[in-house]
Amino acid sequence: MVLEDADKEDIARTGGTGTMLYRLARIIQGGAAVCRQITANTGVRSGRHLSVACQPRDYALPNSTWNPDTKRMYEQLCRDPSWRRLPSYNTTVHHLDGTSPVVNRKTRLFTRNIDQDGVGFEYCMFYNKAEKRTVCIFQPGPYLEGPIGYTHGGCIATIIDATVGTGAVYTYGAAMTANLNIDYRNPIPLGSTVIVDSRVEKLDGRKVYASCQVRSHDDAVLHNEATGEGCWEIFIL
Ligand SMILES: CCCCCCCCCCCC(=O)SCCNC(=O)CCNC(=O)[C@H](O)C(C)(C)COP(=O)(O)OP(=O)(O)OC[C@H]1O[C@@H](n2cnc3c(N)ncnc32)[C@H](O)[C@@H]1OP(=O)(O)O
Repeated sequence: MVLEDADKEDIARTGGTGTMLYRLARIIQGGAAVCRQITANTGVRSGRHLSVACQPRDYALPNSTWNPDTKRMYEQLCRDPSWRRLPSYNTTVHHLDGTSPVVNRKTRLFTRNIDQDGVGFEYCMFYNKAEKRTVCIFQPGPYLEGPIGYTHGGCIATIIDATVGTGAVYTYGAAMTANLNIDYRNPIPLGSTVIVDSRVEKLDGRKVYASCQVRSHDDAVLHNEATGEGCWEIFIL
C-alpha cells in the first residue's frame, strides 16, 4: 500500500488503526461539506455532471442504466423529507474535506471500483435520522453473477455491510464491522431492484448492534436477513 502525504500526516496524528477510524468519522462532515460546496458553486443541489473543476462525481444519482423500479424508489425517497439522500464517491477519501478533494488516488471504494455504469454495484443510499435507519436501493449488475442469473453471495454481503456500516457511521461516527451474520433466503436476480433496509438497534459500550433485511422492490420477496455488530471509536456526533 502506498501512503500519501495525507495518510502519513493522519498516522502521525492518530496512529495505525486510528487513521481509518479518524477518517471514517470525518466522512460525515466531509460528505456534507461536498454537498454544500457543490451547491454554493453551482446553485444546484445535485446533478451528475457538475461543471465544477475537481469535484468528485456523485455516483448515487440516477443514470441511464437504472431500471424503472430503481428510479421510482429513488424518486419516492427523494420526495420524502424524513429521508436524506447520501452522496457516494468512488474513494472513501473523496468523502473527506469536500472543499479540497484528493486527486490521483490509487485506491478505490470496493463497491465503486468498476467504471462502467450498470454492470456492478449500482446503488444509492438514504438515511433516516429519527429511525436510525439506512436504506440502499440496490440494482446488481451482470458482473456480480454467482449462480447463473443471480447475484453472488459475497456481493450481497458487501452491500449489506456497506449499508449497515454507513448507517452506523452516520448515527454514531467511526466504526469497523466486527461481526456480520447473513441468512440467504431467496436468490436476487441480476438486474432486479432490491431494498437493503438496515437499522441501528443499540449502542452498548463500544459495540453497536444493527439489523438488516433485503427485500424485493415490491416487498414481495424476502431475500436476506442479517445482523451485524461493530466496534466504535466513540465519536458521538
Ligand atoms: C458514509 C460513507 C461511507 C463510505 C464508506 C463505506 C464504508 C463501508 C463500511 C464497510 C465496513 C467494513 O468493511 S469494515 C472492514 C471489515 N472489518 C474489519 O476488518 C475489522 C477487523 N477487526 C478489528 O479491527 C478489531 O477486531 C475490532 C476493531 C473489530 C475490535 O478490536 P478492538 O478495538 O481491539 O476491540 P476489542 O477490545 O477486541 O473488542 C471491543 C468489543 O467488541 C467485541 N468484539 C470484538 N470482536 C468481536 C466480534 N468479532 N464479534 C462480536 N463482538 C466482538 C468485544 O467483545 C468487546 O465487547 P465488550 O467487551 O466491550 O462488550
